Amino acid sequence: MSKPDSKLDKYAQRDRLGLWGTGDNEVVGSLSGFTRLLDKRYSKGLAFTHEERQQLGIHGMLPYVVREPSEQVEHCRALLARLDQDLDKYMYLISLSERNERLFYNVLSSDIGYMMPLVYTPTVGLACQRYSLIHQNAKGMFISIKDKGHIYDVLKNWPETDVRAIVVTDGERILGLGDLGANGMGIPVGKLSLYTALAGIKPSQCLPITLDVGTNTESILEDPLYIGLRERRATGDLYDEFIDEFMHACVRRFGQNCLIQFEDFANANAFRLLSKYRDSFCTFNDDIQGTASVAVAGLLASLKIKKTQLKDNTLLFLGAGEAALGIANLCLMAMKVEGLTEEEAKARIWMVDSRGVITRDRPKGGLTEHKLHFAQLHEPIDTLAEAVRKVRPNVLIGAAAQGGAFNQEILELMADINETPIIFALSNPTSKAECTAEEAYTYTKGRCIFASGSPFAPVTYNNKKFYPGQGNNSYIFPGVALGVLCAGMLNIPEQVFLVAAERLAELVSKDDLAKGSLYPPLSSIVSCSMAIAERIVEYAYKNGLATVRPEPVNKLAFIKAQMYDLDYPRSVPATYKM
Ligand SMILES: O=C([O-])CC(=O)C(=O)O
Ligand SMILES: [Mg+2]
Repeated sequence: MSKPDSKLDKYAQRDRLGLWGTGDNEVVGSLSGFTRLLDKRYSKGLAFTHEERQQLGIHGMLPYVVREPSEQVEHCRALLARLDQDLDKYMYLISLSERNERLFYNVLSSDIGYMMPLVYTPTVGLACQRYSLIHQNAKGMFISIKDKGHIYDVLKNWPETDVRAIVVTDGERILGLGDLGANGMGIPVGKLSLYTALAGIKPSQCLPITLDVGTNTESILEDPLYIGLRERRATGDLYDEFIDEFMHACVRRFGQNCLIQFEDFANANAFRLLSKYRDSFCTFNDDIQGTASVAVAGLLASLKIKKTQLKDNTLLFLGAGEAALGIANLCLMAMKVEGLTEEEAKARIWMVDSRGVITRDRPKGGLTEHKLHFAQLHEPIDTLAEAVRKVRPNVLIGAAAQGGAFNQEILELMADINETPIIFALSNPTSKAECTAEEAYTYTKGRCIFASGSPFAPVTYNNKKFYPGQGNNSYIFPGVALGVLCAGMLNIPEQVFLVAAERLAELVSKDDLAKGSLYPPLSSIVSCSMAIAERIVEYAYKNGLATVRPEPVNKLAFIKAQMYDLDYPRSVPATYKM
């Protein structure tokens, strides 16, 4: 192991990763004042002081007033409050991010609980459904199947050279909304805005990418406004070669340590590509692994209430796609750590897909390799209600994008079987949630522990107020990304997601649990990301996965030193001050 760097001061540490450097808190002298006024990265809007306006030659381009950054935030919030529709608020915030990036992130961090649903789930789902209508600016790259053979050249067109994190989608399974083709771009943009807002990863180092391989959704193909390639999806070897070229082009352009997060790919591709690339690229699939991690964190936190271990639970999943199988696999791993054998752990994990419970010799078939892994030796069970009656689970997890599937009958059954049933309705956006928070508390007579992928407002039942937690991978992926980047990891073992889950569960307080929440409040999500990143950096150094040398002594301080500064840069060197 290399020698720790106790003597390096924090500025030296910053330079080492280049996560700070030019273009963040320093301003390159050769840029004209006018460019700085108009460039989202340098603009301060009305916060440019009179001295700065003089020095930069932009005096007169702004009204007289000079605003404090906090006043600018208030002004933006007042403007937002005038808008009735969430989609309009989304559009306003996106246009703000195009004008003045720091102000955008200051507005987000001024009230993350209010702002997150506007730039992320659920509004981002609506934005994707209307993306062709609202698209205004190149917030990321569209690489189409027509670019096959030239992807590296296309990537070279991106103006930033130091990209450290890519979120990529092919638009085939956007949230629970299905194949939205190139309209899925809202997702990588939204995810990466959380990289910065929740984990301080610099915006200039984030690149949202949509791989446009066509779409099979008729209404989109017929939409005269559609911004994407008006063709059916490329599949088979053509698709695989395209993805392969993309992966190698990213490494050639941005380096082996550029993180590539897969987002909202359809099931089969998601699993296949993850196993193909996970050992040789710095990559993970958020829908499989990020969602698994946040769900396991919630389960681990719930055990604090029930004073049991994970292995004492029986889990029933509705859905056997990316999220469900991802969670099942991570639970399996966690139960084995608690001492169960693989077979014993599998006996506690049951899954229902569109053809009923996944059993080994199911007459209705439909068993993929991944599903077979969790197939039970049992007579066929056709419906979810029958499965709940026969399996008698104490944890019910919805990840099938079937809005309302946890109906009154199912929820009442769970409450009959269990004193404190655990109900997770993880599908997104809100319309796809398996039940609402209100339904969960009402039909279990206020006895359940509930979490959902999309946010729900607090619910009062029988004079008690419940604050349901948001079991969304946004508690995980920003912190994981920050840890991976700070340690310079070149690939991401599955264990990382268990480490992240355990760390997140540790952060859930007695107070949170008493309020009915299995997650820390959204207002503390940035410190959750940092704590997760710290644990991952420790894990990386312990297991020989870190490439950043020398090893930082104080890892949290090191991580903090890499993070995006929400304060405006000084536009005029102090010596120029008049
Ligand atoms: O985006 C979200 O809110 C969570 C997620 O990854 C999904 O539902 O696909
Ligand atoms: Mg997703």
